[in-house]
Amino acid sequence: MNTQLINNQWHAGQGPAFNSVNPSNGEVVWQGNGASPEQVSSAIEAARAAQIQWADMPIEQRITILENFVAQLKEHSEEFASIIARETGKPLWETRTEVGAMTGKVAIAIRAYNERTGTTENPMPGAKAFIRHKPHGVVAIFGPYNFPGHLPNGHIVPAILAGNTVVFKPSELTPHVAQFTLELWLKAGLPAGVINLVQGELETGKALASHQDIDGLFFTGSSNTGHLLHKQFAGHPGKILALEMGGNNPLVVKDVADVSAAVHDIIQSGFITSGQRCTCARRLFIEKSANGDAILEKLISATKNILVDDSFADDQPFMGAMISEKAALGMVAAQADLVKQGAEVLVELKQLKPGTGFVSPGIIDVTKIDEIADEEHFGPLIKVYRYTDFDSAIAEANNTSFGLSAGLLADSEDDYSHFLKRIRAGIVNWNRPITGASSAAPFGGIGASGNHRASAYYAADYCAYPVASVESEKVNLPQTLAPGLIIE
Ligand SMILES: NC(=O)c1ccc[n+]([C@@H]2O[C@H](COP(=O)([O-])OP(=O)(O)OC[C@H]3O[C@@H](n4cnc5c(N)ncnc54)[C@H](O)[C@@H]3O)[C@@H](O)[C@H]2O)c1
Ligand SMILES: O=CCC[C@H](NC(=O)CCC(=O)O)C(=O)O
Repeated sequence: MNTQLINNQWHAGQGPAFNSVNPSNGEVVWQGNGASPEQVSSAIEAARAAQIQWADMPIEQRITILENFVAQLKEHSEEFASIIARETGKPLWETRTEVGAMTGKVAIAIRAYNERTGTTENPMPGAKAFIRHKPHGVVAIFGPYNFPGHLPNGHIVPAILAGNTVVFKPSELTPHVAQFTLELWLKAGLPAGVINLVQGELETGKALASHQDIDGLFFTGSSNTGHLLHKQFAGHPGKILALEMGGNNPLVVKDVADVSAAVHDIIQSGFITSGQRCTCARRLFIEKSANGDAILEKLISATKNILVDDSFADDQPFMGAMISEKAALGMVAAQADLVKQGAEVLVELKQLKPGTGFVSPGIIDVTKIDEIADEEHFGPLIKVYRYTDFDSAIAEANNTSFGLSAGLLADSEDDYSHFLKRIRAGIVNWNRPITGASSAAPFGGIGASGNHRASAYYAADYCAYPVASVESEKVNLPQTLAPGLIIE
């Protein structure tokens, strides 16, 4: 099977064989061979050869190709949503929204390109001052499995809009989504070499990330991998590295009259995408009060009622399967480990069917654990902390090396202003779920969640570098020369 796109030609991979599996039923949905290191080099060479011509192309022509891609996404939206659902286990309603987010990205990226990195001209005596932006050159883009279409697209679209060319390495768990994405780009009229696709497992990723001839790397994925890449890029200040990583995100609840609304926002925060969103609430702080008890009680009963089922079920579930049986069993093990440390299970997270990624959502009270590891459990498990004092809850919410998303559910605006001042995260919401971030806003975290290169609306910033120019049509001898200068 031809799996690698180099210079707009599909090639069979010359590296090890791998496949992807539908986590709802174990069916193999894609199989092929990964790219060899030589193929990774060829992809980078193709991107290099295409870059100057692509950057020199008038921006209107680049935009036309991006708009053609949007038209392709719209024309093939149902097919694409089904491919994402089959490969990730996410419900079809949700993968339709993923394709919608990809479609919307282009207009937002064009606006961001103009507003954040366009050209500005300022008059000055006898000259003009310009601020312009130039592409970095060839960039490597790495994507995660949880949004295999939308998140790589969030790097690819602004990167090529700015005039970069790309070598894209998708998650090895979602190669079919990547292949289909590139097929749509080809139908959109993408010139050869502008986006190249290298598929494969760890070795392909390493060959690309460590290649000397890339000018930058845009990564969305786990904090562990991001930290490895950060070390690898140490000593290369000339290369741009944008890291979008995970979180151990807190959601604090305090005095909410509408208990059902609070429960809704907690479920949307903790369990959407089977807990496989970087912004998902992992730690839920609930006051030890009658209101806190009422919220927790309703949360427990609503969680037990959450429908978990196949992506294509007629009665669409809220949650589909996790990405793999391995991921599902990892969550079961994480829960068992917390129990060993003294946690109390309020709703048990269980694997629902052997051989699949189906798990039921879980809630576990960890208040009695003194020293709990600061780690991201990337699945549908909410850890509850009961608190008596708002400031201590905020302090504990901040007691993490991560800093991606955080939220407060509370009726009092004063409580929110206090929370907003004290909490440390790149996304801070009030009385809204902490998932579902907008592409029209900056998206990124602090601490172990990123390296201060916010994505989404601010992706334009890491896709180009600024050039300041002072320009005059002729050289002019100033009327007054600097002291000590004599030019006759
Ligand atoms: N902040 C964000 O925007 C964001 C968005 C989505 C997911 N995430 C995070 O991503 C994680 C889930 O995604 P994942 O498991 O696919 O991430 P991952 O880090 O395992 O993989 C991401 C990509 O990096 C590649 N890779 C892995 N190890 C590598 C190495 N040593 N060298 C080079 N490449 C390597 C993978 O093949 C894949 O393409 C979660 O931690 C989640 O929080 C973050
Ligand atoms: O899993 C991580 C991303 C989750 C998602 N965030 C976005 O889609 C950010 C917007 C963008 O990148 O365009 C979420 O918050 O649910």
